Amino acid sequence: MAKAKKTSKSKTKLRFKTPDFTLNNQQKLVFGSFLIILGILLFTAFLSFIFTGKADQSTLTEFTSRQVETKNWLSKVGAWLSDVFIQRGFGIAAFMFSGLSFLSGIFVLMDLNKSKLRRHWFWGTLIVIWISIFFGFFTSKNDILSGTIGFEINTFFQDYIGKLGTILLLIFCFITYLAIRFKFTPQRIAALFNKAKNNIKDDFNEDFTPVDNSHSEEAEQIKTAFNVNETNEASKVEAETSTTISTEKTTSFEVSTPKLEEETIEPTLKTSSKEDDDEDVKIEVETVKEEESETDNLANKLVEDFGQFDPTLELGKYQFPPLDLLKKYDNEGVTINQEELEENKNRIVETLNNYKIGIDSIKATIGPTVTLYEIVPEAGVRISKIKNLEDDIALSLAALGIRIIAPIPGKGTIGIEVPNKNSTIVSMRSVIASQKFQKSEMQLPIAIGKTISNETLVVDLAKMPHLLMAGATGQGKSVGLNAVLTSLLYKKHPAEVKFVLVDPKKVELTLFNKIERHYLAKLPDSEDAIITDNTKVINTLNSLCIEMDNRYELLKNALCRNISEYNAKFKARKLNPNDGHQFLPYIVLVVDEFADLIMTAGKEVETPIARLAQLARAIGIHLIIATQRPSVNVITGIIKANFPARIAFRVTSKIDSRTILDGAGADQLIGRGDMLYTQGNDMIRIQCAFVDTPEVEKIVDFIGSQKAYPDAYLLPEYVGEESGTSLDIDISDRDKLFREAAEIIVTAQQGSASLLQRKLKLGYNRAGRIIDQLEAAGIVGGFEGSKARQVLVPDLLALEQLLENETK
Ligand SMILES: Nc1ncnc2c1ncn2[C@@H]1O[C@H](COP(=O)(O)OP(=O)(O)OP(=O)(O)O)[C@@H](O)[C@H]1O
Repeated sequence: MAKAKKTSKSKTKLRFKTPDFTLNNQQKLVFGSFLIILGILLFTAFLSFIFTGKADQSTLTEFTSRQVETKNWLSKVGAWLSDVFIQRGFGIAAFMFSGLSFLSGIFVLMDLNKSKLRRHWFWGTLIVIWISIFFGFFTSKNDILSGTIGFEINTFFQDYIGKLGTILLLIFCFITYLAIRFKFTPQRIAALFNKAKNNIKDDFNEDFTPVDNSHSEEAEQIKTAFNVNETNEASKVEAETSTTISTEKTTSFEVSTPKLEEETIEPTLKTSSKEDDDEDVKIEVETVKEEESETDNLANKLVEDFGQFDPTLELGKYQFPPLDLLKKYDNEGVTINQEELEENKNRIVETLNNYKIGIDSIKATIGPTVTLYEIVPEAGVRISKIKNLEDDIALSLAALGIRIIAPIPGKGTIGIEVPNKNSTIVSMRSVIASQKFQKSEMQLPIAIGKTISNETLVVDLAKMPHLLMAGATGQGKSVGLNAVLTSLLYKKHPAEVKFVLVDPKKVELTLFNKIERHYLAKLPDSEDAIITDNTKVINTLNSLCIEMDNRYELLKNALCRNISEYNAKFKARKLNPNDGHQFLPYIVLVVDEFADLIMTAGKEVETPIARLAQLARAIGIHLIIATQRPSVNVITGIIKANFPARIAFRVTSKIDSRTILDGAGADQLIGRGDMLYTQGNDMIRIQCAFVDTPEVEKIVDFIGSQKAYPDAYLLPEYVGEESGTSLDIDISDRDKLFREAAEIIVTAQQGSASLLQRKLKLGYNRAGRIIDQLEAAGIVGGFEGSKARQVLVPDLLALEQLLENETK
């Protein structure tokens, strides 16, 4: 597996690197002129070899010695190169390499189309081989015409297919070359032949014979008709062949085909001259391609001059928290208790035997909190029978939290998970220090804990794309949330990720206040970044929805499908910040006690959450929702459908387990961070990494003490319905009870809608409307979240005056 992964990785690297091989202008000048000079040197050496090769032959064995004299115009190196390329290589055809090197230099210098250069090299090399074999055919010994390679290949062919076979093979190769390279077809050859014939005929007629016009016209007509048919067919056949040759050819051919067909009405001569134009059309197409890449070139130039855009530059000296801030525990690491293992094994075998279930083999895997006993039952034993014995096995092992997995997916065995008598702690330090986490190239890596086989599980929040956490109180939810946040703090720069933290309990996430200006996002007008007030949550969620819509607009304009594509493009300076483009950090919304939120705000919270859950994955907003009560009215269908990744800590009932995981199991966990994790299909039992409050405090202190951004990341402003200042409300449009309501409010000096509801026996909507009108009239102040509005008029007298002034 690991191997396979490695190779695929290296493959992608290779594929990734090729297009990235861009030279800056200085490098182009150096490399291009090097190739040109190399071409000239090779040509000189080869040319000289023709005259001096024989004389230098004897010196080649000792040419490294300085005293030896060589006749080659480029001295020893020239003699040696020529010997390698011509004598021992491809013979006279090796001249082609000097030409190719020269041509490559020109291509690099002039920044011409690379694919065209590749084509030249491909065909050039084939021609070199063909020529050397061709000359090899006519020489009886290894000489400079064919070189060793040509001579040897030729002898090889002649040994197997004889002289005739070899020459026929060479002719066949030549025809294939013409057909592929120059799109030769029998029809085209015939057309060319006809053209040549006509030319000769015309010349002859002009020079020697007085022409009978009627005859020649007739002949011309017949010829035209004949050739029209021919060209018609020719173009069709050509179209067919070229599609099977290569895609590049097809593109260029597709452009030229309709022209050929249009021109078929013209006589042959014109048609064939059009065919010659065919090459021009091809060149035009490629020029267009180069023009397309102009924008890329512009971006490349920017990258050359300024380097890739670095979002972390503003906090360039930011240091990630060191590992030492995390605590080391004494009881870390798995200890094997042989006695306990033996005991449990015997009890399992015994219990199963009591129910007449035979066992073939049993294997134990020791995890941090539970040990998995994998059983292979004897043939013919029903799986359901073992599954039904869950309680009996638990009883005989005198242990809580036994979970039976029958069968273990992908293995032909049945698993019985038995909690260890002495569980070990999985420290945050051990998972953060793990190679898996340190080397992970995920977008939002989370080291959540260790599996039953003691492997660190690192998951990508960006792939999940949202996470639902549930579990009864005191089972490790808050620790789990802290583990998630800590993982991200250890791996992501403040420029790359922002958190929106909702904490109705007010105590769990307050610590993170210290990193507000590094990592947190908030509404522009709010003081605290961590949201503890349920009414403010509604505004934040709606603001996130606006942020989502804005980001989608940016992605649409940038022609990107997701945030990573967008950010990559932005880093490569292909997006202009003047058009509103900017580097987009991931936003992780963490909501603790989601049930409480739903209870107090209901639909108003559920709707934006559902929208975000459905749409926000592509633009980098990810939700983590934690709840104590996983009942169906909290985790509704729509939320469940959009949260395929779920973590279940211990819950109290099977029903709760079903609500979270769509299956039993969470009720059989042992608590203290023991959890089940699913990302859609398999369920994995994991011991959550433990991070204590003092550790989190040290981390946030470390980060908080560093240079920060001037402010938290500001989310777009959201003007809620309630806070909508409808200051332009017309006096005549006021509610009939407006005056009465104003008096009540001023008397009570409390600007709340519920007061009006009670006193005037109004519905909420009408009371809310009146409050808006009172605000517009300047009697009460603006919306202040959960607090009542400020009353701006001190007493009834002042109110009287104010209303009178209005009507004047
Ligand atoms: N991964 C863990 N490893 C070891 N002990 C843990 C782990 N997670 C939680 N615990 C223990 O369980 C206690 C309660 O955990 P935590 O505060 O996270 O529970 P909770 O589910 O958030 O409870 P509540 O919903 O009431 O806030 C912790 O103080 C700790 O002692």
